[in-house]
Amino acid sequence: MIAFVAGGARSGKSAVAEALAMGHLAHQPREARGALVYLATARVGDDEMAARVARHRRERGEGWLTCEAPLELADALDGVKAGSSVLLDCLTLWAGQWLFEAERDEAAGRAMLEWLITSARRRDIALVVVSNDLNEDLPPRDALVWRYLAFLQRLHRDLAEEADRVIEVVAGRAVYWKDIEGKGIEEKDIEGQGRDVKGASS
Ligand SMILES: Nc1nc2c(ncn2[C@@H]2O[C@H](COP(=O)(O)OP(=O)(O)OP(=O)(O)O)[C@@H](O)[C@H]2O)c(=O)[nH]1
Repeated sequence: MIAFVAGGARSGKSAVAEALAMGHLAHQPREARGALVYLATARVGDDEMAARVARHRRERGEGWLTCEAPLELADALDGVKAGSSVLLDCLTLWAGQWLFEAERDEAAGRAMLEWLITSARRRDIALVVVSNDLNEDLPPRDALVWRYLAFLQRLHRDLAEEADRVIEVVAGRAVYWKDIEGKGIEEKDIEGQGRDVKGASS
């Protein structure tokens, strides 16, 4: 299962994505069940970010393996057991790091995403990808910002095309734009986690 979860900052998209990843794993037969993996792309650069990361770790709770991969997502996925559920959070940061820190190009970035999806499907890994929708009405004047936004939107479209589920989180509500299996988020999957998530089909 490949899912794309988009939404604005603090929209609640992490909680929705966590519920999806956990729910998927819980429904796998015990003998085929891998690990629950949080693949973080953020670099912890300052105290504010460190505090946010600590809060996220607390809220995720036990049961998650955390893997930090600011650039090399393919290598990180290679290290994950077949049958796992992987939450990649988030594509937004990764895209910027890929273009401006690693100085790699758009084609290689799209190839990396395609490889992730193919590899996840081949190894029965559920991949839930989180991203911020940073779209603007008009192209920005700054050429670098424009290059970044165009790349991110291209990745979003590639991902949406391939994904089984495309979800937009608005004010903590999950709105489905695509749901091939027609399952939605099962409320029982998120019970007891203290996170406020409502799944709604559009
Ligand atoms: N390096 C690292 N980053 C983490 C970890 N846990 C979470 N993050 C990062 O935290 C970021 C998400 O946190 P926020 O920025 O607070 O979330 P948000 O997207 O604004 O808000 P929501 O919509 O509520 O998820 C993602 O970029 C993650 O990569 C971790 O354990 N290690």
